[in-house]
Amino acid sequence: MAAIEVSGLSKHYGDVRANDDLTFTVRKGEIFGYLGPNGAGKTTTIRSLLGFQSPTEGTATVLGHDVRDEDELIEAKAEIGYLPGDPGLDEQVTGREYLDYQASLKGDERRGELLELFDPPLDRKIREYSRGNKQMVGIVQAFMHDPDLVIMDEPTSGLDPLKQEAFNEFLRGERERGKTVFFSSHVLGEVRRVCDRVGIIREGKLVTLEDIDALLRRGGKRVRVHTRSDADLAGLDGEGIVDREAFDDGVQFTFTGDYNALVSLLAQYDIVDLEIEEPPLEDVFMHFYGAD
Ligand SMILES: Nc1ncnc2c1ncn2[C@@H]1O[C@H](COP(=O)(O)OP(=O)(O)OP(=O)(O)O)[C@@H](O)[C@H]1O
Repeated sequence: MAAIEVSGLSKHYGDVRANDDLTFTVRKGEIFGYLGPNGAGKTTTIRSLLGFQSPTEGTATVLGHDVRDEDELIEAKAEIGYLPGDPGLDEQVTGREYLDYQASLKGDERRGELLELFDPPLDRKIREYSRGNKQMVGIVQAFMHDPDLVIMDEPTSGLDPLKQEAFNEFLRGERERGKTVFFSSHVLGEVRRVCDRVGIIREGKLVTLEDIDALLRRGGKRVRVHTRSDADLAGLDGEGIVDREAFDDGVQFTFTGDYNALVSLLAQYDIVDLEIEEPPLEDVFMHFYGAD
């Protein structure tokens, strides 16, 4: 059984097709990144998965339970953690009071362990919290009952880079423990560091769904060639070379072709330095989102 099974899921708000015939599966034990720019429809999918709204068409199951069936979903929720995009916490209570309340609803066997990693000032009122502190309380409540599946809407927003890395490390540990994580993001660098697979959504439709490695492979390599400054670089072009840009002592391009051909081509030049690296995921993303 898949952790999440989305079949033909659509959600329309009047003329806006926020989700349009989405079909995909999230496997048990994987970290799945749900990527898209602002307004692509990520939150809409997440709200449907949690049963906060009914799909216009199609459906989804979470841990085998149909999201359209309220009773089934209540049962499933004991095994699901959820972090909304806007944690919407009660501002009048302290962080500790909030977590105590959440614990009374669903348990908190991992609270202590989580608070060692994510450490908001528990005895202060939530209204005094920074965005990052609110996010940390949200993360603690999402995981503290040790659910099998955690669904999160832009979980790292507001976290500083050190906390983001701690969060990534924590997610990798959860995967080791066999847990499933589904989270949305528009920060491509972060899904690359932690996700097994990624689905890209644009204007309500799924543009692609693949292993993060395959996505990066398809995105090619970024090549930067430095030559003697008097070299004529006009011939340094050919099949598989895209986004070519010349600079003072060389040229930079994305290469998606055959590496033997690239080596033969480069061998014709007097090269003083050569850099070949993974392209930023943002560039890969542009291949899907670029000129339309
Ligand atoms: N309750 C609503 N009523 C009308 N339109 C809505 C409603 N909720 C979302 N939309 C519209 O649906 C589309 C998808 O919105 P959604 O919030 O799902 O995007 P998102 O990918 O989560 O964006 P972001 O990254 O900005 O949070 C947008 O055009 C949005 O304006």
